[in-house]
Amino acid sequence: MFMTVKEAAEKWGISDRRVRILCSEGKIPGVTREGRSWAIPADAVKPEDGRYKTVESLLAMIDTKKAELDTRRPLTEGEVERLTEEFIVEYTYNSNAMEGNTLTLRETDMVLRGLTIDQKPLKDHMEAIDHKEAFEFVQDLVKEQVPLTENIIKQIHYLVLMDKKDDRGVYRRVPVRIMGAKHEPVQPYLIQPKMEQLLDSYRNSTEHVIPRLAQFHIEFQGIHPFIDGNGRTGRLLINLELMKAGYPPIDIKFTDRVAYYKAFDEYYGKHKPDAMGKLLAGYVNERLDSYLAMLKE
Ligand SMILES: Nc1ncnc2c1ncn2[C@@H]1O[C@H](COP(=O)(O)OP(=O)(O)OP(=O)(O)O)[C@@H](O)[C@H]1O
Repeated sequence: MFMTVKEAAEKWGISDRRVRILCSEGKIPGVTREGRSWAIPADAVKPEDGRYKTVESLLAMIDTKKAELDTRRPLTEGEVERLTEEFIVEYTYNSNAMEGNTLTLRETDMVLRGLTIDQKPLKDHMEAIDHKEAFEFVQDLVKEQVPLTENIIKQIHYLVLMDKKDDRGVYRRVPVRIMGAKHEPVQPYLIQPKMEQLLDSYRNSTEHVIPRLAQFHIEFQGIHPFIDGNGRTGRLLINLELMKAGYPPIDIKFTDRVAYYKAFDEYYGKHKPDAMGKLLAGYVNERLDSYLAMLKE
């Protein structure tokens, strides 16, 4: 007898996300992966607390899994296409939902197939289509191993905000605030120098790409270079760099948004950079697990 992630979460009084992490970190004996979900033995005991991994040990685990995956048979073109299509739908749904888009996962799928949802705003349709196109552009950049520059960031932003003619691909000229955040983005005249500085330190860092990206993402959002679309663009940049380094792209879930926002506050409020690194590493770890499960010898 098995229970689902949702059932285990209810039984143990923890979040679905926490259960998924415990599964993927091998903390629940007897757990097996079934397609996209986990089958947890019905009699499994809630793992002890205090087992939060350090970023370093998570990264070591990720790199072992990545190396293992590299030895498995490559996916066929058709398989890659199918998985990518599924990923784009979920990723577009989650990243846009986080910014107030009202399309559901199913509606996002329909819109990306060219259908119109009667009761939903045109803007929400456009945002879904724009996001898909921006991700496809990112995939092309990965193939060419294009280095991350201000110009590339602006090109990605241009596609994200395709339907907002005047604001796409240009830095903002007015101050902005991030709703609910303590941190105030930099003044417009500082955007350019801060972006240059950020890209320089990102390029010159010798740290593992995941914590390096966590730092980049936090600082990019802190600069908030665009009038709109910073969140979506920033999350596309994470995927550009992850894929260029040979990792699967990640999909920060709408349901995990509280943990995601908290990671910014941990950094800006308490100067703790680890939360975002752990969050990103957790997602990469999960994605590697699902690939490994798919490609069982
Ligand atoms: N406390 C915080 N400090 C810094 N950045 C944050 C904080 N909380 C959230 N963010 C980032 O800011 C983004 C939201 O910013 P904002 O509401 O200005 O959206 P936006 O610029 O319109 O872009 P998009 O619509 O794609 O997010 C979040 O997606 C997140 O990446």
